[in-house]
Amino acid sequence: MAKRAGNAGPAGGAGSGSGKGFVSGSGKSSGAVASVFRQHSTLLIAGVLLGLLGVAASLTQPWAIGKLIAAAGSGDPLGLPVARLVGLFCAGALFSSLQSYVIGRAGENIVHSVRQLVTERLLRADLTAFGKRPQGDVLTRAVTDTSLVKIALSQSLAQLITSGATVTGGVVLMFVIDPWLMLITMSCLGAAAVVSLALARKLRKAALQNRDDTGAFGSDMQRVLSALPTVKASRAESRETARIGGLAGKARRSGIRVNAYNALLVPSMNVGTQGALAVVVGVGMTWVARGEMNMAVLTTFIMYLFQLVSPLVMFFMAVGQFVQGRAAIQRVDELVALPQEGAATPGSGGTAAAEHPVRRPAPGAWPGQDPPAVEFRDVRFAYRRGQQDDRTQVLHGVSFSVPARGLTAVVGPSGAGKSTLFQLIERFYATDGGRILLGGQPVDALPLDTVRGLVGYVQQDSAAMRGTVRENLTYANPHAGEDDIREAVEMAGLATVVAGLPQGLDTELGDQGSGLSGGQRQRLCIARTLLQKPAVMLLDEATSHLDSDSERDFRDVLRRVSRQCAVVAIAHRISTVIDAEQIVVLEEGSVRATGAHQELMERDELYRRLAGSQLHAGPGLVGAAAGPGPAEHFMTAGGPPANRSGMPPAARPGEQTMRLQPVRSGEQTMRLRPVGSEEQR
Ligand SMILES: Nc1ncnc2c1ncn2[C@@H]1O[C@H](COP(=O)(O)OP(=O)(O)OP(=O)(O)O)[C@@H](O)[C@H]1O
Repeated sequence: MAKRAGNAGPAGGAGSGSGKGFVSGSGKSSGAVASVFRQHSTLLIAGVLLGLLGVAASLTQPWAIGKLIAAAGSGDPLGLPVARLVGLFCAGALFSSLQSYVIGRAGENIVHSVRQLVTERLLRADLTAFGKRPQGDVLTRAVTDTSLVKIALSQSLAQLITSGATVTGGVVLMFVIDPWLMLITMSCLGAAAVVSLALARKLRKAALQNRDDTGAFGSDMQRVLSALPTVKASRAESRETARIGGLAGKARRSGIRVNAYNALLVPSMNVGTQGALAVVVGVGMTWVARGEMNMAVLTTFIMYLFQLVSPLVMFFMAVGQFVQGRAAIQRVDELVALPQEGAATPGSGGTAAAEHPVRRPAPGAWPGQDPPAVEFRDVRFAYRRGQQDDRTQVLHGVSFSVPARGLTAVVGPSGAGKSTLFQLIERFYATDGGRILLGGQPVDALPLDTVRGLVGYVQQDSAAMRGTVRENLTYANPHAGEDDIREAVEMAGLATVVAGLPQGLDTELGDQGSGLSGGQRQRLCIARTLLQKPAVMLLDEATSHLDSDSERDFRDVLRRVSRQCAVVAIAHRISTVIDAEQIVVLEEGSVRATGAHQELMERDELYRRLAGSQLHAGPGLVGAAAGPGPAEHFMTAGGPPANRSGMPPAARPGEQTMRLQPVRSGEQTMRLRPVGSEEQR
């Protein structure tokens, strides 16, 4: 069931993990759209009032025509009746066009506010809850449904009021003219109205279903388009076309149902009015023939009935549009009701804070006496999956600390929970137990903007965006100056890449930064984070796309950056972090060892295995070993530790010692050869 949202945001902080606030179809309304509607009610009321003036002008027209007929019949001068009638026509036209402009404007204001609200709520949504929503459906709600909300809350609503007023005014006047004739008219119209209202109810259900079906189609389309190369490489085009075609077919069927009810709605009312007209003409003419009714009175009555036809039809069309719009309002309300992150934390979010990025504190500026930059104390965490919030326990009491300066590496097998540590520092999710301290303060007690200003995060899948290289670089620090940009670009080893781009920093990149290679995108993201000048820099596999030379350069960057702030790097390539001050070895969500490379090689079996396996895997360590530096070393495969002096340790009997060396001079890829193999040949 959807939670009530309102602008203040529903309960549930970051990673509250409830994730139940977003339901499809029959969810409760958050009332957010209604409150936006109230904000714009003044302009809407003005539009409706103008419409009512137009209604008054048009309701007076049959009376003025009656007067004109009467004047013509009695031979009176026709100037005044004609002028009065023309005046009423002009006034009707003027008020109606003014109404249409004002209502249209109010509608645009409403959709603008709704979209702003939706954007803000989506961007501040709790990741657990957001992750459960198909992105295509979210997009359909944010784009298409908000347009329907506009139509429902402006045009349809205004039409309902003005047509309703015209019908009511007409009915009252017709009662005054001849109550009996009006009763006959009402009986025909009443029967048609009952049928139309029943159809409107069915239309609403069908419209809701159609919105959901269209959302499902959009979701699947988005899924395949975002992975188009994979679809092609897997030769899945036909399968996907059939699958998405099935969803399009479902949307078509519910769309046809909507159309059918819509198609019945207006004619059912038309039949009612036409039937009423036939009966009125028959009965009225009989009364006129018997001398029981004046011809001018009958003409006026029939004029009103004619005038009623169009507003009645418009009224029921507006009912149709409005009920479809209500389905969209419900879907937008559900989107707005998404649980928000950090709702419980003071100062979380807020555009003002985003405008003024938090800067890295000067050395010693942390509150307290040089506390660790980050500290995990017995942290436990489980991801929630699916609508049932099934838990996947990932961290089981993790404790370690990261000094305020220097490089800390996190290594461990795939799935050990390394990236999860970073997501928790960033407060993308809340812990289930234990504490994370940032600069000595519990991370969940700090405003979210402060946390994310102090922590720079280079994600595993480098997140470049459509836009210029410069826009990508300054994304986390829009006020960065040219000198800072140049320095960050150089530090991240991107200077030659930028120099080679057609428009340098102003070169446009495509979606997800296409136009740059994977490694270049990764360096772009590193430069972006450097520009943020964080107090803690988190690098999740930041070197996975870098070639060996770039990786070696990057190690120098790491060294330089880690003199200024704490750097925590997740690395599968041991060579990247071999000279880290501290290496944390994570296994199945628990810290199994902490220490420097040498120490861990001596005492931790898993670390030794990870480091050893890289000798076989090659490129990272091999490349690193090609140049001078701490990674230039020898290592026994899966055996005793390497030393950092470059001297091979003594091999135990039966153990094969490996040395890193190029196979042929000038060959790009370097391979491993057992020590002495060439000599033996
Ligand atoms: N959003 C998520 N929802 C549910 N489970 C998740 C989510 N993200 C990760 N997991 C699970 O949590 C565990 C740890 O994932 P994590 O990404 O932290 O591992 P990792 O050590 O960084 O792995 P790798 O080295 O392969 O990147 C994995 O079992 C993964 O399946």
